[in-house]
Amino acid sequence: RIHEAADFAGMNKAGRLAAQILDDIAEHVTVGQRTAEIDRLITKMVEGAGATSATIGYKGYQHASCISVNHVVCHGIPGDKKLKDGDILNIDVTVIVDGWYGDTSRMYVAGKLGRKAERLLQVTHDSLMLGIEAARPGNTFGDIGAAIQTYVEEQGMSVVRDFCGHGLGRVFHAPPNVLHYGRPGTGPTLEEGMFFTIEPMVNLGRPDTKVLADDWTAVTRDKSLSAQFEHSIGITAQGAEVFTLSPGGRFHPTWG
Ligand SMILES: CCc1ccsc1-c1ccc(O)c(O)c1
Ligand SMILES: [Mn+2]
Ligand SMILES: [Mn+2]
Repeated sequence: RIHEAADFAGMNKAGRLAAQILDDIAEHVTVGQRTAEIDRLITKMVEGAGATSATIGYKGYQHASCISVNHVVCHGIPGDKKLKDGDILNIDVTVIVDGWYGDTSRMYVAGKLGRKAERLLQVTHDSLMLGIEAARPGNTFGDIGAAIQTYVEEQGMSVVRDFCGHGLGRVFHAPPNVLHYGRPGTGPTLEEGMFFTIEPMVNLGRPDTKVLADDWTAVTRDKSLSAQFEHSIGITAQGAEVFTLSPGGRFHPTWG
């Protein structure tokens, strides 16, 4: 789907709200906090803004956020387990504002961030930004995947292959699948007016994942730590516009 100039305003509004919620939730990510409580606060923020959660009711999912702790790769379900010192967690929020979808996630730490975990967060965030730099008209989706994969593997880490980014706009998920690995020059060509997410998941160990019996929670098979960052972007003549940058100017208030 190719969007018009006016559609960028709608995506900016939805993206900014999702990013603001991720800014505002940071102070509640503390040792001893339950992820169900974090999700309850996010639900209140979405409603308080007069927006709608895209994930409540989506494919039977019943929460306003996915919260994925330590070796959970993605789709972690908010629950009553309390956060421990050193836990790293991805909080993923998708909101709908005037019909437009804003989908973003970032990493937080409860208590003190370990050195290996800090390197994982840094590499994962940098890989997203390298993917966004490759997102310009005339490049291909393979250029985005190659930029991410090459950098991550040079750092001795691995890119999850089992989940990908996606087109979005007035719908949550649309083609194309946005792979976080690939070969330069392959795949569809990027065009002005394309809206999609880039949401790389990076593991300290092997790329392999499995889904738990709850049919949602994806974990690393080798139990190594995993991190993810996600932005919703739009392709412009100059390159890419990021709809979900933190309004507070800091992508990761707790860490970077
Ligand atoms: C919980 C929402 C959901 C359900 C099935 S896939 C999915 C999901 C979660 C986070 C995302 O960024 C996304 O694009 C989809
Ligand atoms: Mn998301
Ligand atoms: Mn997404």
